[in-house]
Amino acid sequence: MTKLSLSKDKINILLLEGVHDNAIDELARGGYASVERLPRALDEDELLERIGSVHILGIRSRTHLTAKVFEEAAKLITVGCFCIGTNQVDLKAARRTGVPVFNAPYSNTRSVAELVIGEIIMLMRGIFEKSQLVHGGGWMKSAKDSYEIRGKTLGIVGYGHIGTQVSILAEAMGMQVRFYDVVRKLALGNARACDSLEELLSVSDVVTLHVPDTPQTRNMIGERELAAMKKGSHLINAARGQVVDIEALAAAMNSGHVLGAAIDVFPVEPGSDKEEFQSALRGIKTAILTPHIGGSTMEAQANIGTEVAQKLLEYSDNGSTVGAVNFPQVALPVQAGCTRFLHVHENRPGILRKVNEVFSGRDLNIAAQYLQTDPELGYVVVDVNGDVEELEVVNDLRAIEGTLKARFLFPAHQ
Ligand SMILES: NC(=O)C1=CN([C@@H]2O[C@H](COP(=O)(O)OP(=O)(O)OC[C@H]3O[C@@H](n4cnc5c(N)ncnc54)[C@H](O)[C@@H]3O)[C@@H](O)[C@H]2O)C=CC1
Ligand SMILES: O=C(O)C(=O)COP(=O)(O)O
Repeated sequence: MTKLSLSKDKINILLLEGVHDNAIDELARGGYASVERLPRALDEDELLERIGSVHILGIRSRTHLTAKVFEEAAKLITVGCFCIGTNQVDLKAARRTGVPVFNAPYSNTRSVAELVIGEIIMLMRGIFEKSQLVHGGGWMKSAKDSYEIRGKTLGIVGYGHIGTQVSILAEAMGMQVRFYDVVRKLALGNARACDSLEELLSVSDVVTLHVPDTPQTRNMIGERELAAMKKGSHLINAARGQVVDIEALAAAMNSGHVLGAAIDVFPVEPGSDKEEFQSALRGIKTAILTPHIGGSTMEAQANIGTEVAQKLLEYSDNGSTVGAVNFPQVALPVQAGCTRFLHVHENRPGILRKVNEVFSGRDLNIAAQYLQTDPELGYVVVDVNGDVEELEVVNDLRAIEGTLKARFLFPAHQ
């Protein structure tokens, strides 16, 4: 079995936000038993208190990992986001401290797409308002503002994994699909690209957002864009809360220009189920508000638990960074019979030479070497045959200026 430079029972794993049982099972299968799981997110102060002793951290969308947290994370090897989005992590700070971050880029795609399809129908029939009324003993048997979705136009902003799934499902139900993306994308089915966001907004009966949270998408839908939407149309946001200016949306709904909205993500979301949710959209009858559950299905959470745990194991046991969102990608074979040294460094001239000198100076036979760099970061993996003073070598590697992280793995079979 692969041994780490640290025995596996000393590797402390902290999983937050109710990560699925599958993750625990997968980690246990990999020999990792020191796993603590909490049902909620931790705030920065709580993280700062705990992070110093954590080797592997698992989070979902609610835990914010700031530069300050990474600075205090002396033992942190890797982070797993058990979700798609990684905007809650300061990825640059993670790189600076030599920490690769993994996520699950597809496991909840279908869950979000299905929710959006359901919401399109609910919005176009005004179901939410009618249902609330009936719950209160009322009755509103009316066809006013109720439409079939067949033949209507769906505008998809962000034609990525989720946007394209929504596109296919919507077309299967007879909708016309238009999409807008900053990257040129292959149109699926009969979907057609729009040249601008404005064009998409002006032709759509329902607009659905599937972009990531980036500086360019912050408040991408504000007063001007809402005014550019067709009167009586609907907006769906199951992407990220910062993409929509909520105050502007509330105003556009109160004026009747935007008839309905289904919003799953908010600029400020409660840190736990016990905190009160505050929003200008509360009380607007045609707004379907959900607590960031687009990806919260049993299937998605189970798949994510397995997928991300496997990526964390691959990195911890083997050094493989395939799938990391902030790191050079290195796919590694099992290091049969060799001691493996892993060295993350700033990408500047001379470092590789110094790394090699650590080995050549000791007459060690290098069995294999893997290197991948990007403009700022280098990741080199060195497999060494024979007897090695691992601690001495790794200390020498750590002493090289520009080193961000160095560790070693004992031979896989000894
Ligand atoms: N509500 C929930 O529970 C969930 C929310 N999400 C969120 O959904 C979003 C989309 O996820 P995926 O489809 O997997 O991502 P993706 O990366 O596959 O697709 C995003 C698309 O947006 C495009 N894009 C980026 N910036 C843009 C801009 N300024 N204007 C137009 N298009 C732009 C990209 O080119 C890409 O095609 C992410 O923010 C993710 O965090 C994902 C899963 C669950
Ligand atoms: O996958 C994502 O990006 C999501 O937004 C889902 O986040 P969650 O795991 O439900 O906190």
